[in-house]
Amino acid sequence: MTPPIIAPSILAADFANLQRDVEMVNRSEADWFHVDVMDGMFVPNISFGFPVLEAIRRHTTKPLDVHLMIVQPERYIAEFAEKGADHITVHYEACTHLHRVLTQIRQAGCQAGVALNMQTPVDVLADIADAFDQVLIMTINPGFGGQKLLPLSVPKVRKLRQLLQGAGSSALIGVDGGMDLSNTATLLDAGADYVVAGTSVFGSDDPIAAIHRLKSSRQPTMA
Ligand SMILES: O=C(CO)[C@@H](O)[C@H](O)COP(=O)(O)O
Ligand SMILES: [Fe+2]
Repeated sequence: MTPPIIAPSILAADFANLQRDVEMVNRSEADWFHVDVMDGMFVPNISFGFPVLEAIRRHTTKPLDVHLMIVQPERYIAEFAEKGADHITVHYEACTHLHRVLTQIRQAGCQAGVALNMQTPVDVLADIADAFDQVLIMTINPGFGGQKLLPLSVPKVRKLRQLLQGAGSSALIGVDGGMDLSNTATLLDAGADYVVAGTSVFGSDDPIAAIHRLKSSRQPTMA
């Protein structure tokens, strides 16, 4: 049974103690570091940009999984790659020419990811299934941490898994928003490969143990 990929989201960290929190993630079983960039246009919130990304890069030993919640992300792909992103995920809803943007991400030397908001059907990816390395299913409406997972996400992940299998794609499926121990096994069972978790990790009294529990949460399948 392959354990899931766990990507703690820095959005829920204590920014006054960023180095401490980054080093905690380094010591944990987390696989990636999820970095949410918000522009106040695509989503109704502003988070942070290049200086914070560079600061995390200086201290982390984990790949940086950058989630761009910004309009026209093609303007900034090269710079995010240069500043240390390993994976760059853009929103389907923010890209007029999604295929071109995904190609741009790969050409910049990064894994190319596409995120889908709740209302966007997975079928929009069917014709370009060889153009991305990961798909991020938003399990909340993006813009803020600390929200509750929307249950519609479960059949959506299942449908995406079928679509990718049918297309012969080995792209990873991620889930982002409201992920905690109460729902992770269900989403993994539906077909998710990676789990982004902010509040349930950084809001815990023992974040390293919380990451361990998420990492161990795949339910054994009954024989
Ligand atoms: O992209 C986003 C929010 O838009 C996420 O990555 C959040 O940072 C997840 O936080 P929690 O829901 O786990 O608190
Ligand atoms: Fe995110």
